[in-house]
Amino acid sequence: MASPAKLDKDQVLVERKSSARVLTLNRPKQLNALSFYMVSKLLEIFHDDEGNPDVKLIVLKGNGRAFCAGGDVAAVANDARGGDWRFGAIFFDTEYKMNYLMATYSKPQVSILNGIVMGGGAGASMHGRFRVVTEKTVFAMPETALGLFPDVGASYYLSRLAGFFGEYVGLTGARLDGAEMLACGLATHFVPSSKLSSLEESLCKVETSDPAIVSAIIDKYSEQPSLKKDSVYHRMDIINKCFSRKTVEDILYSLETEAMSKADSWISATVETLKKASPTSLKVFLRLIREGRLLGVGQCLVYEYRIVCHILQGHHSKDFFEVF
Ligand SMILES: CC(C)(COP(=O)(O)OP(=O)(O)OC[C@H]1O[C@@H](n2cnc3c(N)ncnc32)[C@H](O)[C@@H]1OP(=O)(O)O)[C@@H](O)C(=O)NCCC(=O)NCCSC(=O)/C=C/c1ccc(O)cc1
Repeated sequence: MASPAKLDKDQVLVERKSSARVLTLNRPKQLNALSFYMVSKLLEIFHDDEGNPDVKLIVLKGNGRAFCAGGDVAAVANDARGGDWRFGAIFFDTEYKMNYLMATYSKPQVSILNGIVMGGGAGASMHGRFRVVTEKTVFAMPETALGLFPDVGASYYLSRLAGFFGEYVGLTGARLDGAEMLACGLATHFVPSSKLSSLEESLCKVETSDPAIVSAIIDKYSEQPSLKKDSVYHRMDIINKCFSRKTVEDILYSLETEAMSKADSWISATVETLKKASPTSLKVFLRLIREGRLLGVGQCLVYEYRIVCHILQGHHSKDFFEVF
């Protein structure tokens, strides 16, 4: 039988293919949910490869039907029930450092998002230079339903989306597909999943860190997907109208006013989702994304870290402890 250390080691598969570092998140049964070992290992590898002139780019992907379904919520439940809040704080400290390193990295990171990308999985990919989606990609930041808030730098990268789409995505936890991610800028390329192995082969032949050259390679496999007829992207006017309001109460009031003037199941479902979420989480994230617009990624992560430590200690709300 494999020793526990060996099992941990297998959670991130590390390969060198010519000048490319290829990293595979490898907990497929848990949808590659991030353990403390995984965030520590990713931080260590990214750190080491930054100074390694033989590594020109990093490819990050997931084994199985997910890229990554977020932080390991099973482990969180153990910590939350009677554990020491500092274990959670150490997890987030390491994870946010990894997010920061990815956001400021000197070499291109190509994330292959061929499946579920949620919470911490978004943090491990959105800060990198290239985010490749497919027809199988499902993206969401589901934290407001869990008594947390969209973190891992979401107050930075969601606040950079056009209009108030970031507010919509972060507050409601709405799921986006690959075409929607490309349309709003969360993804840089759409590549059909059938072409991913050829794409990876080409990326592994790259001898440079020049993003223009890497981009041109991915372009060769890319397609322009069509948005579905019922895509939320066609609702940008109402999203901007309602989610630009100053407070969570105003956003809800504005959606409810819209619902009164037209029968639209999307509006009522959105209202219901917001009402089921943690009110504290909604307010925290709205404030964060509004302030995040004017901050750098490092400052956003520092704010998020301070807030998550309060949540772990149950200072302002116990919603997180009710869910886990
Ligand atoms: C919509 C999903 C992604 C897929 O649904 P599905 O296709 O019906 O698949 P399953 O739900 O059956 O999931 C397959 C298996 O993967 C497991 N899994 C699926 N996500 C996970 C997962 N994040 N973790 C740990 N097992 C999982 C899930 O429990 C299940 O295990 P098992 O019942 O043993 O087969 C669904 O799994 C889902 O909602 N997952 C949770 C997504 C989520 O909330 N992510 C966490 C965001 S919050 C966050 O990152 C914070 C972390 C945190 C960290 C440290 C702290 O101290 C405090 C907080």
